[in-house]
Amino acid sequence: MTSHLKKVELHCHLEGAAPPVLTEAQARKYGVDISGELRDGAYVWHDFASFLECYDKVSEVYRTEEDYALLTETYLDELAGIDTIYSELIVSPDHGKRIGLGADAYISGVCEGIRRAKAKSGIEARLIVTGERHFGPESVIGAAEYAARAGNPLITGFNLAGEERMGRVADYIRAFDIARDAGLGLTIHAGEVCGAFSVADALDAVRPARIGHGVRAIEDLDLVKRLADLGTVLEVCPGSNIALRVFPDFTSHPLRRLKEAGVRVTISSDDPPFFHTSLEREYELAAVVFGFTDAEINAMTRTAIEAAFVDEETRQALLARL
Ligand SMILES: Nc1ncnc2[nH]cnc12
Ligand SMILES: [Zn+2]
Repeated sequence: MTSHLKKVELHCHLEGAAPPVLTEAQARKYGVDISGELRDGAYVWHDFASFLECYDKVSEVYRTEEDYALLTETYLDELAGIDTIYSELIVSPDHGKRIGLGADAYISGVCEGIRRAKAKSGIEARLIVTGERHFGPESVIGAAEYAARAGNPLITGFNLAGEERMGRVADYIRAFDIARDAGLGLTIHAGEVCGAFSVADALDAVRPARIGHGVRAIEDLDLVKRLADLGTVLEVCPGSNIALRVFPDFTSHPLRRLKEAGVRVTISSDDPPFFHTSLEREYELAAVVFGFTDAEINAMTRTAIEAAFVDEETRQALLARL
């Protein structure tokens, strides 16, 4: 059991954490038929591309500032309920724009949700603005510019998510330069549906502090050594990787091999209900399936706090709570 352990999550997409029961209520509220995407209480997709389509369709029933406040509060309450002390949420102001809510109102709703959840449980949360690869470099630059000029103390990082097989990381360098110059923490999805080359590309082009997933680096042991030497933190999401068949089963998942090779690894849930998982289950998997001890799991949680995109005062306070 890991219920007694403090937890931290660095990699979770806000719309990807939408509980099916809440999405059903939202769809009814707006009179939207999402029976193609949500059936018998479960999201419906069959591969990475259809997962992204399902994700975007589900996101369409979250439309107002209050919808986003409720979604954020609901997920952070769930995390706080399993003794999570810190959460970074991946958010997409571009999505707020696309649905007509506007980026500012979208972010304002999310921040209200953070405020409500923190008032109840004390959970700390920060936001990572993400561009979506499949909307092209210009849209990702727009997301970086939004994050850079937001002047919002809760927005502390920039990410690139979406269809990893579209383009090369080099196409998105400008966006990461804008984010870096604004002092935002940099992380990027790589080494998930693309192989080790995508992790090497990310290191070469972006020099990120962290990588979302990165697990297919295991295909190139020189790259694994490079990650270990650089101290780049991998936001590993085992349940997501198995659900998307990045690896056939947990036995073949490289989390332990990466950790034992000296790579700094952390545990997250990515899009929990889409992948029939939760942060609670990811911590349980670490203990029961990967066989990590409490000390090893706490070390991964400590790594997550050390790599968190937060101010030093907050970091020290979180370390003291661990
Ligand atoms: N696992 C994932 N990979 C890339 N983009 C995503 N958007 C939401 N989840 C994602
Ligand atoms: Zn992700």
